[in-house]
Amino acid sequence: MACHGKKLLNNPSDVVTEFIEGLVETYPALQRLDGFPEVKVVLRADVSGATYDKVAVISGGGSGHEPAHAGFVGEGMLTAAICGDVFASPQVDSILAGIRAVTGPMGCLLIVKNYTGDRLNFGLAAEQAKSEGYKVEIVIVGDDCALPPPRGIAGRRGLAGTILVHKVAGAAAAAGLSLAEVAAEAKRASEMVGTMGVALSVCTLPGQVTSDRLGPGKMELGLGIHGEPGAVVADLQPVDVVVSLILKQILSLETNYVPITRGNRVVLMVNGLGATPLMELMIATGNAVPKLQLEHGLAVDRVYTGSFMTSLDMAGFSISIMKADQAILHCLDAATKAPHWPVGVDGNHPPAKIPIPMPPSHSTKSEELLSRPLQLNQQGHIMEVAIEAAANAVINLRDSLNEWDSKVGDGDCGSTICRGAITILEDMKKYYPLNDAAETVNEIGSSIRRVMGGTSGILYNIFCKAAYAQLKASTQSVVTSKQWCEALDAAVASISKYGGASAGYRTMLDALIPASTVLQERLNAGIDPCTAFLLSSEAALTGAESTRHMQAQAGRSTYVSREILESVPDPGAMAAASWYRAAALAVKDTYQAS
Ligand SMILES: Nc1ncnc2c1ncn2[C@@H]1O[C@H](COP(=O)(O)OP(=O)(O)O)[C@@H](O)[C@H]1O
Ligand SMILES: O=C(CO)COP(=O)(O)O
Ligand SMILES: [Mg+2]
Ligand SMILES: [Mn+2]
Repeated sequence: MACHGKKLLNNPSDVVTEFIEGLVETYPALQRLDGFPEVKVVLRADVSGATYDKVAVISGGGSGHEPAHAGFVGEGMLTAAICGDVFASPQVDSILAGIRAVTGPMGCLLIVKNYTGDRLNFGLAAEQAKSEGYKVEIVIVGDDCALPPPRGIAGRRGLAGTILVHKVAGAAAAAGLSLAEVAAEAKRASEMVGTMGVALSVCTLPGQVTSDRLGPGKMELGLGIHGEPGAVVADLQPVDVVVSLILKQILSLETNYVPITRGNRVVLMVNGLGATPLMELMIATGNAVPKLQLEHGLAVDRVYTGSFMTSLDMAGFSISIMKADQAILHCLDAATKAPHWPVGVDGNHPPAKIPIPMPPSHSTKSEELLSRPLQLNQQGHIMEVAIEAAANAVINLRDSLNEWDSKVGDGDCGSTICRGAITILEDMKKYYPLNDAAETVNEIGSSIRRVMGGTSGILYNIFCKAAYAQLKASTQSVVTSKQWCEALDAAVASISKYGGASAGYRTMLDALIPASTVLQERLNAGIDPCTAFLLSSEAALTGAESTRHMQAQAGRSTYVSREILESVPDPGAMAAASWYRAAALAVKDTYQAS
């Protein structure tokens, strides 16, 4: 029977902010970036972008993997870490704030774990930063060795090996190398490391129920760091056997994930996932080193044992093996003040305030647009009821979305989308120019961009911006149903363009593409807009339900077995169908009432 996980925290939605408060109290050399509450960036207190004379090394991603990544901020390692919500990549504005805060003329390197949300959010932030004149390079880390080369576009997951890449990049930057050289060192390191884990329990997200997916006496090999299912569930074995299985998989010549062969020199990292005693980690290490030497014929030059990249309170560990050469060892041995790197910790610089000008939380509108209460015309009223219905639909669906996402993803889809919906309702009352449909859609995108991380956040941000660009092209003040249809079509196309998925990939597109297609067909057939909207929402629901029978080719679900996928629909598709359907019903009711 699943029950709420006991956690020592206040409000689950404040865990990241409060974690950072504790971290910067503990390590005065770290500082939280000033800015809006939604910006959760930890940076070196002694660095200010304008004058920083080295390459800034920035990483980040979803929280819940502490000490990664903020615990690795310090001279000789990361310059800043961008913290998303738990298991949700940070949104573009947070990443941009971090880049602006620490990047000087030498530029910055973004080290990104290979997750769709991280790739897209950091990717878009990098493009924006470049447009502002910053030199930016990105290195994506996908060191997972547990799964066969994945289907579709998601690629191998980024796991604890990322920490070793941080250290190599940080040392290269501290040595004064150029951005191109630091990026090359980091990329080379990322291609030389492989990781695989074993779990005895599934992590519990703050405020959520504890999953009982892994029964007593069971272990899961090849898990991810977001509680998503791994490669195989088996009876628990002695750690000696488990370590042999993991080393064999990482060093497999079939998958050939890491260029390591007998006679090579390697570095070993045994990484606790959050709830495994140090004693058990050391036992795993004590088993791994002789196996690497005697069974695999490798020289083990460095060993790091501890909890570096966790998955909240997951019991288990991951093993990372990195091929070592003199350059790699020199970087790993280089001094650092990053508090959670396992050797040479120091750092008591007096904190220096770094006030960073934050972008306004919403585009500064002229007074009349913000004057409240707004006198709504018919279009404004329709916008208001449609947005309200859509937002409340996904808020009410939050727990189901999280439950579905906990089976096929990382359990946060509902929380991520709900966070956006609540913000949209609040912002709408404060300043949405509802009589101007195009600008309202743009403001919805800005609300999402400000508070929603993860894959959903970035994709809905892109969705709104594409719809806005389409709507803004028209000069009429009242948007016609044909223009709405064209805007939806453009928005759907933008998700496909940036996210790389298409129909049948088991994503939100499997709700939105049918909706867009049917809306266009029905309008072209001369059916009235309300009925066309309703019929297209039925197509969205059907499309979302049909995702149960699809093989995932994008996002986290590509790592999950077919039988698990068939047990639930795609959460993103269900969320899209839900808000779309609610909006269609609200518009119909409003027209009927008028
Ligand atoms: N490449 C993609 N294109 C479109 N939608 C995607 C893509 N990858 C994932 N998704 C959608 O995102 C949903 C998961 O959202 P979210 O939980 O925010 O992602 P994550 O936790 O992986 O960042 C999936 O159910 C799917 O509908
Ligand atoms: O925890 C995460 C990896 O940093 C979050 O990644 P997603 O936003 O893609 O779920
Ligand atoms: Mg997530
Ligand atoms: Mn998720």
